[in-house]
Amino acid sequence: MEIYCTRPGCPRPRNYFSDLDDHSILRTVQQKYCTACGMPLILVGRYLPTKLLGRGGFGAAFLACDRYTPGMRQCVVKQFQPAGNLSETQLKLAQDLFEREAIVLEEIGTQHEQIPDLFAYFPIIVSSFSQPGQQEQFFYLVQEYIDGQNLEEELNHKGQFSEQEVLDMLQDILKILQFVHNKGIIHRDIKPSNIMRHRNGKLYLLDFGAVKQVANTPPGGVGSSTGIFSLGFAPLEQMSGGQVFPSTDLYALAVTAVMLLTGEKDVTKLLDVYSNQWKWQERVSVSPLVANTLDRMLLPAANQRFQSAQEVLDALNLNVQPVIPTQIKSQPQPTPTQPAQQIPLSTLELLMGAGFSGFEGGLIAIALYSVLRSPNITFVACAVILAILIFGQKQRWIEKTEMLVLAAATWGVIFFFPVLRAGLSIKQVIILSVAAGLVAIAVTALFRLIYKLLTLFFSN
Ligand SMILES: Nc1ncnc2c1ncn2[C@@H]1O[C@H](COP(=O)(O)OP(=O)(O)OP(=O)(O)O)[C@@H](O)[C@H]1O
Repeated sequence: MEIYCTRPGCPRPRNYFSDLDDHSILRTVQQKYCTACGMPLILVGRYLPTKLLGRGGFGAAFLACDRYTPGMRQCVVKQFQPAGNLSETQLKLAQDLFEREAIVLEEIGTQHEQIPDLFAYFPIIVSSFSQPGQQEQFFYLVQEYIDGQNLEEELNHKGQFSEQEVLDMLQDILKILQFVHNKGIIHRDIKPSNIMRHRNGKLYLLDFGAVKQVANTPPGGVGSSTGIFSLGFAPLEQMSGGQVFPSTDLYALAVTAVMLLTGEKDVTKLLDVYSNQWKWQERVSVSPLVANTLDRMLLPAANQRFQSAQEVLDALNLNVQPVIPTQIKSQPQPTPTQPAQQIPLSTLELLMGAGFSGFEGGLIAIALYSVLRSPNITFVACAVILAILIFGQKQRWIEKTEMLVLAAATWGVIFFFPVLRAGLSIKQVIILSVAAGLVAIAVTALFRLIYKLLTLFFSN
């Protein structure tokens, strides 16, 4: 098993321990230490980081497993890693914001099923690597892992979203915001990379590290900005360090929507700084209702925008039952009224799938022909099996591991039963099946290219 060292600047963070592949040892081992820097790897004796997910504003996020759960539950371990050049005050503010994410997730994560749960928040003190004899303190936050793709990644993979896809996204996120704002919390960092689509299709709102909790104020109250924002997504009142409102989040959500609709990765290009007006409608055309609603969410003056998420839902006719704040979180499941949206296959996954289907199809065709001896029946049977395999890939029932297992199993059967080789030698079977795989890759690549060119042509 590979464990990732969380010490910032560790020269060799990837550690491999073959004994930990055995789950009984994994559950009972006392501790493991990084072979390069001596950092304890099993955090508070429980969480084992396995992979670096990314580095954000204040730290790094790791995929980890919790060895004290029966199924070794996956979770996300975030470590506070402020930049080295911060002043005392800035460092204190950064640490407060990191802690705030833990406080907010503890408060609302269990109450809303589209906000990750907080599992743990703890500091650890270890010997310093760079200054022998000294000690260092690190802060960690462990939260629910949302297995999927964020909307920025999805945009990169599949290109711009349709109007209906954006409306579905708005309906989900507005409902979450309505709940969050009713708790007196302003998220302040709504953007595509902070909205995650679980593999089951459900959207989650992430990264509550920049939230402003408005203590002792009524729902929909205001808070002051602390200068944490993402350029392009933050309205004027937030950038100037003034008060933030629910409509501050609605502005950022509208920028998110126009980014997805237009496919423009740098949203600042859609804002005409001279007139302070968004020019997104020159890039894409949508229904007047959606266009007018987004434009009102994007108004520069906070008091001219919609004042609550519910107002936007009403304007878009996306009326929903009010969210019951004490709603107990259930396991993520697709809602019955709204079919789960699968994460589309990336080009690489598509080509890999095509290679597998071609290779597997070649082997199956040879085996079936050996038994059926009829080209027509073989063709039909092979087409049915291939259709099932392709459907399985589209549904993500068949992924990398399943492809390898299936291909190896089919190959094994043909290898051990010469009667299934239709009189061909092993070498000929290999050449034919690999050739079928390559042809499938080439044809798929060609169609993908034509599809991309057509989408580009019609979107302009
Ligand atoms: N609960 C989660 N489940 C799955 N992936 C997550 C989760 N939280 C964060 N990530 C992923 O981990 C990576 C780093 O996240 P992090 O919140 O630390 O920074 P960021 O959102 O990329 O940047 P910033 O803090 O500047 O907005 C991102 O790719 C994010 O999508």
